Amino acid sequence: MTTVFVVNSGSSSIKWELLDAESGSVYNGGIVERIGEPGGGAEDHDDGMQQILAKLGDEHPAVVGHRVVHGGAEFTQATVITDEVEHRLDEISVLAPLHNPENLKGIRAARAAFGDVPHVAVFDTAFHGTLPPEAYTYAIDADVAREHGIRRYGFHGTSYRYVAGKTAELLGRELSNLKLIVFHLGNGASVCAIDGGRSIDTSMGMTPLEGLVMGTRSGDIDPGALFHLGRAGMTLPELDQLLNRRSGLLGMTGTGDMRDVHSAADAGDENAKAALAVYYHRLRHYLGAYLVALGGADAIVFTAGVGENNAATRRETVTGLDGFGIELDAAANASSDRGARDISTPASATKVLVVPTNEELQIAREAVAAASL
Ligand SMILES: Nc1ncnc2c1ncn2[C@@H]1O[C@H](COP(=O)(O)OP(=O)(O)O)[C@@H](O)[C@H]1O
Ligand SMILES: CC(=O)OP(=O)(O)O
Ligand SMILES: [Mg+2]
Repeated sequence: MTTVFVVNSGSSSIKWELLDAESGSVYNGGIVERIGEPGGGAEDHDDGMQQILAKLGDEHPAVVGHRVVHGGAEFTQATVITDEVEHRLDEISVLAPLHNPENLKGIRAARAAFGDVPHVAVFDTAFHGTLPPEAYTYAIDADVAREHGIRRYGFHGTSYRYVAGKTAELLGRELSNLKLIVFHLGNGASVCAIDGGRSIDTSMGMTPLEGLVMGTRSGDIDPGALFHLGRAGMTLPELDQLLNRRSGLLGMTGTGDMRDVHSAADAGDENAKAALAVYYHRLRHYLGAYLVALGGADAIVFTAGVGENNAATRRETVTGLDGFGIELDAAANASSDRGARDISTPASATKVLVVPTNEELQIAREAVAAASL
C-alpha cells in the first residue's frame, strides 16, 4: 500500500485526494471551488491549500503528486520536484497563466507541510511529447517561433493516458494496435488522436485556449479578430480575459455549465440552442480531421464531465455517420449506466465508448513510479 496525496490545482478550484496508488481506494478527498469569488470556497489558492492541509490532519502520505498543466518543452515526463525544478516551473509559468501559477502555489504549500516525502509534478503536456513536428508547428516566422517558444503542446494528457489504457482493457485489445479518438469534455475541453498509444494530434495548442468550445474559453478563433478588437481599443489583458474567461458557453449563453445550458435550451432559450449548435459543430470538425489523420479509428471515446454524462453531446457528435461505419446505439447512449461502456451497435466498425477518466489515480500512479517507491 502506498498512500498518495494528489493535488489538482486548477484555475479556480483545487481538487484533492488521499488514495492508495495500487488499489485506487480513495480514503479522503474533496474540492475547494470558486476560489477568489464572492461567497466562494476560499479567498485565494494559498487559503484553499491551508484548508485542505487542515483536513488531512494527522495523515502522512508517502508521496505527493501534483498536477502541473504546462511542462513546456523541458518536462516530458513526471518529475520529482527539487528546488531547481520548482524554479524552472516558475520560469515556464507564463506559458499557462491561468493554471501554472496556481499549480505552483499548491506545490509550495504541500512541500512546506510535507518536507520529508517526495513531491512529483505530473504534466498535462507530457503525453503529447510524441506529436510530430507538422502537428506542433505553427506556420509563422521560424525565428520568432524559436525565440519565443511558439509551438503547440497539447493538454489533458494525464486523462488521455488513463483513458487510452482503460479503453484497451474494455476492448480486450493491445493499446499498441489501437487507433483512438478521445474527447475530453469538461470545463476545459480537447480531443486527441491516439495511434498505438501515442498522441499524434490534439486540439489544444501552445496554451489551453485553442480548439473546442469550452465552458469559458473560445477555442479556435481567427487571430485577425483580435487585431480588430485591439484596434478598437481593447487592451491585451482585456483580450486575455475575454477569450479565456468570458467566452465559450458562458460568453454565448450567460452560463459556462453545460447542465444549465441544456436546461435553458429545453426551456426554449434561442441563445442556448445556438451555442449548443456551435459546440457540436466544432466537435464534428475535429472528429472528421482525426478520422482522416488516423486513417480510420477503432473507437471514438468520450470522457470527463460532459463526455461521461451528456448523451446529447455524444449523439450530436457522431450522428449521421453510418456511412463511415460509425453507428450509435441510441438506447445504450441514453441509458443512465455509469462506468466504461460501449454505446455503439454490434455492427459499428468504429466503436463509440464512454470511459470515465480518473486523473487523480493516474497522477498517483505516475508519482509513485517517478519517486521509485
Ligand atoms: N449530467 C450532466 N449533464 C451535462 N453536463 C454535465 C453533467 N454532469 C457534469 N456536466 C458538465 O461537465 C462539466 C464539468 O466537467 P469536469 O470534467 O468536472 O470539469 P473540470 O474538471 O474541467 O472542472 C460542466 O460543464 C458540467 O455542467
Ligand atoms: C488544461 C485544461 O484546460 O485544464 P482544465 O480542463 O482543468 O481547465
Ligand atoms: Mg478537468
